[in-house]
Amino acid sequence: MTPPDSIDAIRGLCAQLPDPSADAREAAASRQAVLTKPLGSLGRLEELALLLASWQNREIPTLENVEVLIFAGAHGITGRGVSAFPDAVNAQMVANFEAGGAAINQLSRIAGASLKIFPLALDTPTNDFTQSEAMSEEEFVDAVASGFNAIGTDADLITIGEMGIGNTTTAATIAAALFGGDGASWVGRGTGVDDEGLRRKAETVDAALALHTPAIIDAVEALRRVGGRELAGMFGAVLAARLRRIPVIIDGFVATAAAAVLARQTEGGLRHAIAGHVSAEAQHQRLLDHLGLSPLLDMDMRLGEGTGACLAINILRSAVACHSGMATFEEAGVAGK
Ligand SMILES: Cc1cc2ncn([C@H]3O[C@H](COP(=O)(O)O)[C@@H](O)[C@H]3O)c2cc1C
Ligand SMILES: O=C(O)c1cccnc1
Repeated sequence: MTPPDSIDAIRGLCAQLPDPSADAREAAASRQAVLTKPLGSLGRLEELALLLASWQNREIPTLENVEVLIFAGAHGITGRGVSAFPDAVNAQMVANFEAGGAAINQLSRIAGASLKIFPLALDTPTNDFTQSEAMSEEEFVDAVASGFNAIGTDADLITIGEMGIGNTTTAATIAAALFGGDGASWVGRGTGVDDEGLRRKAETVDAALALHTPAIIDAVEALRRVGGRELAGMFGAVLAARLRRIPVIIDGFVATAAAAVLARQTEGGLRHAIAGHVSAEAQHQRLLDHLGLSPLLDMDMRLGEGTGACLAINILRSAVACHSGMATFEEAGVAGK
């Protein structure tokens, strides 16, 4: 799919999102109704099977090409003391992903998914968005395009995740811009800042809102002004997936803030998305509540990298295994109601 080449092209794509297949959903629901279990007894596994079927447009969905996408970016706001770790960790962790040593390497292998890493201009941090726009239009469009280019031709499910020191502050700023509330109400401890660090995070969010709010004409503009490249990349992937009717699993606070842009830009924009988990990052549950998303897992994880989303792939595989592998009452000779 050709990536958008301007911010208005991005807006145009957001305005023409396809719907899932009602016929495929219906066929999958009919199948669920005759499998050897009381209807509804597999709870959310049944709903997940229907969601995958409706987006993949087939009665029996497949998970043969699951892609775990990680976008990495560097943030100008780190100069304000908002993270417990230095910027150098970004490139070091990208090297670690490539060497197979990170948490996401282990989890994606167990989930039977292919891991793809997209470092986005790690040597050129975005501008400090308390002083100016985080990204020029060109930089922003490039980052969104990286999300379009990230998804392989055969992908049947993707997960989104990120690496970017300072990005829990960026995510809190986007959340405040999209849903209201001040900095203190949205920030959390991220990699583990102390009380002083938490105050600096809240001040950073508030300074950004004071500077940009009048010019934030829509959610896409919020992402350009107070976002970061890896968030724009995740947003691009979520948008491209929707346009191609590929379901998406969202990760933690940072990934959810990026995905939220599509929901705020276009009503129903995240109908193809599943919240993989609720992160221990302070305001993630609140963000999910705003989006009407109910997380599959609550494992007290707060890493990012797509780890919570990746763990949830195993649940989707379980949903598909039951949906495709179970016998019907007739096939098994089991008496019905
Ligand atoms: C070694 C290491 C690995 C990580 N993997 C993900 N993150 C996570 O922590 C960062 C956000 O937290 P903050 O806003 O406090 O900087 C992001 O890079 C995120 O992906 C990591 C952080 C560290 C230090
Ligand atoms: O929930 C997240 O996305 C998160 C939490 C802490 C650090 N990095 C990411």
